[in-house]
Amino acid sequence: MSGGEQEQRNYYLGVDVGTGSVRAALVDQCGVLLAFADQPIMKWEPQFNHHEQSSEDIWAACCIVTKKVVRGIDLNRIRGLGFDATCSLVVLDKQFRPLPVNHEGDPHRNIIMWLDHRAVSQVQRINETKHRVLQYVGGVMSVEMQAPKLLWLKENLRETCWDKAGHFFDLPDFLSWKATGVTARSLCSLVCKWTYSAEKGWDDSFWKMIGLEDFVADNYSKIGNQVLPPGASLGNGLTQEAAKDLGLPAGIAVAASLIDAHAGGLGVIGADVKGHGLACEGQPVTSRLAIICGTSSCHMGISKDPIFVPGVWGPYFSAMVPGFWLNEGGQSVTGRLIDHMVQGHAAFPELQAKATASCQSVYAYLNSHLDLIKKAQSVGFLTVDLHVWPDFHGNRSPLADLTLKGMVTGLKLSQDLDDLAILYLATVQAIAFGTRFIIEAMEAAGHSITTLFLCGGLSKNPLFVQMHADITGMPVVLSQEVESVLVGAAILGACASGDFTSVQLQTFKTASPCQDVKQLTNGVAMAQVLHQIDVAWFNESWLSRIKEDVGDNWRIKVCRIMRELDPNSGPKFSTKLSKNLFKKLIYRYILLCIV
Ligand SMILES: Nc1ncnc2c1ncn2[C@@H]1O[C@H](COP(=O)(O)OP(=O)(O)O)[C@@H](O)[C@H]1O
Ligand SMILES: O=C(CO)[C@H](O)[C@H](O)COP(=O)(O)O
Repeated sequence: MSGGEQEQRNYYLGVDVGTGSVRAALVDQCGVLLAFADQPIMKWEPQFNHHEQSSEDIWAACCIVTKKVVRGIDLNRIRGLGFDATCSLVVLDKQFRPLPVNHEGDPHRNIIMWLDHRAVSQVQRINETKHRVLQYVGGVMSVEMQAPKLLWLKENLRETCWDKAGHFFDLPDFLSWKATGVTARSLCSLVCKWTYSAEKGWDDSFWKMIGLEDFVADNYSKIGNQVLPPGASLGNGLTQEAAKDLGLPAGIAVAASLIDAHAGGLGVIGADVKGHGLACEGQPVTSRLAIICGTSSCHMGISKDPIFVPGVWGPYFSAMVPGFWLNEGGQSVTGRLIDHMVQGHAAFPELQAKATASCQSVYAYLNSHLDLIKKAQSVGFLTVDLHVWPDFHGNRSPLADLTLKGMVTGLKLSQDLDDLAILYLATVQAIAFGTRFIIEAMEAAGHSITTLFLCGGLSKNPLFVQMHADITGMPVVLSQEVESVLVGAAILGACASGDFTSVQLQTFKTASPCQDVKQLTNGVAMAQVLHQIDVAWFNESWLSRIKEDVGDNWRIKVCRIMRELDPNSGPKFSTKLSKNLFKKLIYRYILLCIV
């Protein structure tokens, strides 16, 4: 493109605050990403299940990446700025200064992160109320939402934090306030994490019932009494002070923000799939499921009418795509779990050395190592004797049980690189089975999903993507623009600028052409078998179906599984867990028998 043509371009900025880093992108009016930068952010884990961050550190990182992506361009052509972030809780005092959320009194650490599980007793009491707002979070409130964390602060840090607090923000709202000085909250954050209803507003009786009547008394001024749809323009745009911090001209339009998963959903769910022969091409957008997979995975499905899915968050009205209800399934640790399993293995130093020597990431190295050891087999079958249950940080969906833990069965004494590679594969498969489990719950409640759209850091891992296609039996679409979460954030800025009338899917007409579709490989056989077993399971005649499918050996195989799960000879499992692990193990053994 010539310099002259470039002058005509309008630019939009997207800033995405993930769990581990802040990213920024400069995007043009066609949704093409022109520049990208990222910057790690600090995290503290002062005790088990307490996870904290610093809003000042995060803002500083936002400034670094924004300055980088606008380097060398005509700043006057930047029309709008949008933020998305994790749904962490930011606490500020009445003068907007950071307040400590920890016993140490360190005010620098003023964010309780989304994955923090300190408020277990508080969330149990909230769930015991069976208040009507709980219907809109899948029937059970998650410890990762804001109400239990607020109650924890009141009960544990009354003098040092609660009494001094002037403002509690969801992180995406903190960022838009920091940029504009406007304390209005995004409908997305309040509906999804704070029990606000798009139709009815706050429910006073809920806050009174859980012991946080303070918010009602001051008309919700500390948690938000002005609510705007994502993409709405805030105040007079970027303030002088924020403009100086970010290296931008003052007055640029700034949008009401989105939670990161929702920005990713907006970035991919409308992808143009023409020419790939996908069923969803001729189907409504409600047949698509966006999965945003980074530290965690979030499964975003939309519908015209509200659908209540037990254990799956929502239904939330207009929280992602205006006019549609959203259900959000999730797995609290996915990327983090894979990193944990790989980095904690005895062969990790060897892996690192070999990956470095071959100029590859550890994951690229592991993927090619699996290709080597699988020989003529399909890679999926390397794990017939090794199984991972992935709920190392509880189960977000669809069991909605924070007490669940992870486990591995089938370990041997050897700990070489092959073992590490197979453990890594079993972990990826376990996560994909978790996705399948969530899709089953959504479909049982009324969703009709045919195609998956993946984005986030894990979507850059071909094995992760392929296992999702194989295990769910659905094609997986990857957008041409891999940084789809940032495209979603930039869509917000484009909407706030007034250049586009809404954040509806057509905002950037060419924003997300489909780049690649992972169809099933040998997983066709696998998926079909799994489907049969599933049908059998839900018909409660699973044993006879297994017998039919597997033939004479079925009793030996099933007995082997039963022995593994015998509560007298192994660890004790909760009923739910053993049922699901059992089902999963049966899948694997049946596969072994049939193939
Ligand atoms: N190219 C890649 N191959 C495999 N895994 C990747 C790749 N890039 C990122 N990841 C994984 O994705 C996760 C981080 O995803 P990201 O979207 O950056 O997370 P977050 O938004 O939570 O900060 C990490 O677990 C990381 O190991
Ligand atoms: O709860 C969520 C969205 O509703 C996300 O899991 C949370 O915000 C963390 O996201 P990420 O894994 O991308 O860092």
